[in-house]
Amino acid sequence: MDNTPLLEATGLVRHYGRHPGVADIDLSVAPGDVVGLLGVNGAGKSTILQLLAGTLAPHAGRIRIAGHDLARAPSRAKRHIGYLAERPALYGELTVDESLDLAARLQQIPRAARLDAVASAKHDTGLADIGRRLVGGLSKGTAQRVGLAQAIVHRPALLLLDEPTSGLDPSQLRGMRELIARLSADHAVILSSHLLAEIQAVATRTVIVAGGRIVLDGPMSDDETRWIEMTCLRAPAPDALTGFTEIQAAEPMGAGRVRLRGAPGTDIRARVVELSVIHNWGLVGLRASGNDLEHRFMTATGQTPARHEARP
Ligand SMILES: Nc1ncnc2c1ncn2[C@@H]1O[C@H](COP(=O)(O)OP(=O)(O)OP(=O)(O)O)[C@@H](O)[C@H]1O
Repeated sequence: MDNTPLLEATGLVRHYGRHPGVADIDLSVAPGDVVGLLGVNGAGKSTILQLLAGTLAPHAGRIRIAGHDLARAPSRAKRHIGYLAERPALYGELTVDESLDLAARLQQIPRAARLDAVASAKHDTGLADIGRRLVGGLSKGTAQRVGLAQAIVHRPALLLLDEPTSGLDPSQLRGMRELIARLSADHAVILSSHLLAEIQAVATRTVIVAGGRIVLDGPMSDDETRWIEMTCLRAPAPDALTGFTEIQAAEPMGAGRVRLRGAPGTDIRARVVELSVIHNWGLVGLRASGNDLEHRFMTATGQTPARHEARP
C-alpha cells in the first residue's frame, strides 16, 4: 500500500514585513483526513492555507503534495489540490457553465474531457440545473457552491477550504456543511473556521492555530458528551465534587456555574442532584455543557479556567 501522505508541510514560515505571520508550521494530511483548522480571527489560518495552495510563497520550509515538491514542481503538485479562497475569484458576468469551463481550462483539462468535468463538478455541488445563470445574480450560498465547483473541477485529492461558510445564512450554512460532508467521502479536506461548531460538524481531526503557530493537532475527541454544566445558588468548591469516582473533573465557570466531566459510560446528573440536596447548594440548572473541543481550544490558546482533576 502506498503510504505517501497527501500533504506534508515542514517548518513553514511566512512573515509580512516585520509582522510575524506564521512560523514553525508542520502539518501532514493522509487520505481520508478531514482536518478542521481552528483559530480566532488573525490567528494565521488563511496564511497557512495560501501557503499550502501555493498562492503565497513561504520564507522557509517545504511542502510536498502527493510526493511532489510544491516549490520545485508546482504544476504537478497543484494538480492534487483544490483551493477555495476566503474570497473566491468569481466573475459575475460569466454563467455558471462558463465559470466552470474557465476553471477547467486553467487546470489544463483537455478539451475532450472538459464538458464531462464541468458536468460532474456541477452535479457534485448541486448546480446541475443552473448552468446558464449568471454568477453575479446568484445568492451568496449558491455563489459559494460555484467557488467550490471551480475548486473540484479537476478532481483533486485534497481540498483546501478557507472559511467556506462565512457569511452564509443558516439554511445556506446547513447546505454547505452537508456538501462538505459529502465531498469528504472522496477527498481529504482541510477547512478553516473560527467557529467551533463548524469544525465539529465535519472534521475528524482538529488543528488549533494561535498567534501564527499550531498549538494543538489531534483527533476529534469522543468524550464530548460527558461534560455537563450545573448552576447553583451556592456553588460548591470544585474539590467538593471530585472526591467521587464518577466525577473526573470540575471547573468553576463563575456566577454559580461549574462544569463537570463524568467518567466514561456514566451519567452523573443523578449524583449531582443528590449531592446538591445533601449539601444545600441550591441547584437551579443542569445541562449538557460546551463540549471538549471548546475546552481544548480554550486550553490550547491559554484561555481556560483552572480545572480540578479528581485525585486518583
Ligand atoms: N497581506 C498582509 N499584510 C500584512 N499582514 C497580514 C497580511 N495578511 C495577513 N496578515 C497578518 O497575518 C496574521 C495572520 O492572518 P491570517 O489572515 O492568516 O489569519 P486568519 O486566522 O485567517 O484570520 P481571519 O479569520 O481574520 O481571516 C494576522 O495578524 C494578519 O493581520
